[in-house]
Amino acid sequence: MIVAEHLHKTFPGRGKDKTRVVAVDDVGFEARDGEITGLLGPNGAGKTTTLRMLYTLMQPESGRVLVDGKDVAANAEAARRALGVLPDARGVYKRLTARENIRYFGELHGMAPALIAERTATLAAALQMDDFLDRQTEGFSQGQRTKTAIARALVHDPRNVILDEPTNGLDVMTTRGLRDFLRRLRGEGRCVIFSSHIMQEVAALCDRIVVIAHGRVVAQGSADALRAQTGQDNLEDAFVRLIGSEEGLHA
Ligand SMILES: Nc1ncnc2c1ncn2[C@@H]1O[C@H](COP(=O)(O)OP(=O)(O)OP(=O)(O)O)[C@@H](O)[C@H]1O
Repeated sequence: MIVAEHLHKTFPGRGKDKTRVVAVDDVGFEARDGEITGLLGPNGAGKTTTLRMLYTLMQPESGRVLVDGKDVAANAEAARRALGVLPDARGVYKRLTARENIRYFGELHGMAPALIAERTATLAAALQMDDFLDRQTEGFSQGQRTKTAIARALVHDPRNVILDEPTNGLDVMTTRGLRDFLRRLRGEGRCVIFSSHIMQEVAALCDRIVVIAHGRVVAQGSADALRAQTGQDNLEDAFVRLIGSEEGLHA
């Protein structure tokens, strides 16, 4: 389970305008075990910055993050062990095969070779990676790179899974496969959180939706709750109302 409380993060203004950029402004939500939580917002809303604070890459200026009940500021190592992260930059090692990328992360986690091999087989089957598992990743398609990065992130069997725009640039079939995979993680009781700027994506998959615009949470709840809250029958209209624009409606 991941809890974000009152997160706040700014960045220095660059160029002529020295005003600090407020990226995340008092963001709070709960992502529960056995649920998929979606962070939905238009470009620049603060999703990636929020996720980076959840997975300890960035420190909030104020607020805190709890992973499985523990404050990550005081327990960063334990939090990282409990998290599997697909960051916005996938960064797979080009000279290694997909299998070697996964193995390398398993070794960094101190896993025994037999366990790494077993987890690799499980993940490769679930993500349908078998036809490229032993190819060097240089030249991989976006989908192949994303799958490799996801498998690598989950090799240590974390209870909590954070994915930054996991379906970005993927074709329809790969996206469908990935959705099934995320549902499977949910079925295993894991806490799954992912970001997206595509409303349909989040609506199709998420038990709980956290809508972010201009660094703030403008609404959260199930798709039905968001419809009720905005008084709109149609989910698209609900999002337009919440976000204040039509961004996020189209893939
Ligand atoms: N390292 C940084 N330095 C300066 N500004 C930043 C930095 N990182 C993020 N920002 C700014 O913070 C705001 C939120 O950015 P963020 O990347 O979190 O948004 P996002 O919701 O993930 O957007 P997208 O959907 O486009 O990826 C934006 O205005 C962005 O320009």
